[in-house]
Amino acid sequence: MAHIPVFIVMGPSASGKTSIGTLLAQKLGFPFLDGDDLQPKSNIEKMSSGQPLTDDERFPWLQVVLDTFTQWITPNTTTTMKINTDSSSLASPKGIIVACSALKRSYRDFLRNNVPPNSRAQVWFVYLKTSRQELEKRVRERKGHFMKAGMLQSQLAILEPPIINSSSPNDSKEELEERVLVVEANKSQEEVVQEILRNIENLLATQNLML
Ligand SMILES: Nc1ncnc2c1ncn2[C@@H]1O[C@H](COP(=O)(O)OP(=O)(O)O)[C@@H](O)[C@H]1O
Ligand SMILES: O=C(O)[C@H](O)[C@@H](O)[C@H](O)[C@H](O)COP(=O)(O)O
Repeated sequence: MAHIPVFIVMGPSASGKTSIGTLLAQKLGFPFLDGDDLQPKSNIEKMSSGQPLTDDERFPWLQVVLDTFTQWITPNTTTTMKINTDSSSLASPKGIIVACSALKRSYRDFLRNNVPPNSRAQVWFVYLKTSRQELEKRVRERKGHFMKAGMLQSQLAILEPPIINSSSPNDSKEELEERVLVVEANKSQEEVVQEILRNIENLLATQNLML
């Protein structure tokens, strides 16, 4: 049976997860789930006060993100979560776009490896590779967001960029991550989206995905 792709657009604060994820969802006609909309109030308050979250605060949130996109795909289940998406686009989606920072490998493994066996969802990550200088510029210019510029430092400190190619013969194979697209994101939003769409077309040629 063909898989239904869940493309998780990932990266640190201001890498463009929400903007690029929204555009990508529009182009593909997929529903869009913004992970930040599922953060508990306590997490938002903590980040708003300038403190990074701990793993203990992130994993329950990641579980809710996972449960939500799984419910969107698995027939005969309904989500009770209030999500800012057009409910009509949730009828038998051919794919889902999710925005979720997924900064550490362990967070990505959690999302990748805990999809229930009866679900057709197949998780892919789209890493928005953005320079520190560009991220700093964007957070400085972004107004009215709970995530203030000072939080970027902590996000970059814990970021474990996905490794998809072995650059040294000593790299252990276990370190390589499956199902990751890496996109240079220091470009205009339209260029970034076009690059992702080209990558997805290439995937279709090689993977058993239903689009
Ligand atoms: N490719 C881009 N080029 C320039 N500005 C961008 C780009 N992508 C996003 N932005 C801007 O950067 C800011 C952060 O984008 P956002 O989508 O909110 O990122 P994230 O969801 O990762 O925090 C926003 O003001 C957005 O308009
Ligand atoms: O794991 C985390 O620390 C959070 O997910 C964190 O990444 C946050 O939710 C967003 O980064 C803030 O919002 P933006 O990504 O939209 O800046």
